[in-house]
Amino acid sequence: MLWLDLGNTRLKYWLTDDIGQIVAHDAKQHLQAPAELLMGLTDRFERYAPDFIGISSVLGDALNAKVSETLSRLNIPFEFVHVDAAHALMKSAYNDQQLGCDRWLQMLGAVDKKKRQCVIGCGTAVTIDLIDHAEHLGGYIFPSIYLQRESLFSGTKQITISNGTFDSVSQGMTTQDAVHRGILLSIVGAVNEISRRHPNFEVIMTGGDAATISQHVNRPVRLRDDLLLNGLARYFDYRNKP
Ligand SMILES: Nc1ncnc2c1ncn2[C@@H]1O[C@H](COP(=O)(O)OP(=O)(O)OP(=O)(O)O)[C@@H](O)[C@H]1O
Ligand SMILES: CC(C)(CO)[C@@H](O)C(=O)NCCC(=O)O
Ligand SMILES: [K+]
Repeated sequence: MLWLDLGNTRLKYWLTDDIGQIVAHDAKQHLQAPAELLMGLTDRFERYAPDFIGISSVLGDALNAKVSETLSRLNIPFEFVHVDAAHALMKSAYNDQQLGCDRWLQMLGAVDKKKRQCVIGCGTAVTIDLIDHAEHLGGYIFPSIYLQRESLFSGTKQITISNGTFDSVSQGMTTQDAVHRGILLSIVGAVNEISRRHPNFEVIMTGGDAATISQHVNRPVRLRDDLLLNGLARYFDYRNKP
């Protein structure tokens, strides 16, 4: 199988064998040209001869159409995931016309009907979702630490910070520190507040910035990098059952 995750920043793929083991995977910045990037990967994909392609995309209809066009040339059946708020594995109270496919799949990949869970995706946006015994209660969307920094950079005259590390949530004494620490605190503070309101929810984090953020959270955090892939596998596994 070939699994694709078309996010706002990166395209990720995983090739798996018949027992679900990953035989190849990668993540690449697509710079809003995912179809062109895929074109360059087709040789690689053909070598593994997957029998099916399952796709998560948050890129919208126009880019998805271009991706479809590129994938059609491979002569391998492919299918985009559609969010289903009434899925057998997890019910959702969220507007399913709007809920991002990556968010939903991350939850589907984590959901456990015996648990209360808080699933946090740390990618281009940070998403925080609450699930109570396989019922999605809703959530929150924040700009990532990098998007927040870009918005300060572009919206102010005196803040010219465009690089530096996010490594502390103590007060800063320079613009550089105040910006990085303020931004990190905005996410960490929100996570701590949500976990304070929901003390018996297991906190699970995934995505590129999960390690940076989790370090400052005052509760044990389970880091998982396989949630979206696991969600894709669960989704198509259910789809293929009568
Ligand atoms: N200016 C930057 N400098 C360094 N890293 C950055 C910068 N902007 C973004 N990033 C990294 O890019 C990541 C966003 O994509 P990533 O693939 O890690 O997460 P994701 O959940 O897959 O995101 P998406 O699916 O939205 O592409 C951020 O988590 C961050 O680590
Ligand atoms: C929130 C992001 C950007 C996270 O990748 C994505 O899931 C998305 O575009 N969602 C649509 C908005 C929503 O989930 O309500
Ligand atoms: K947008």
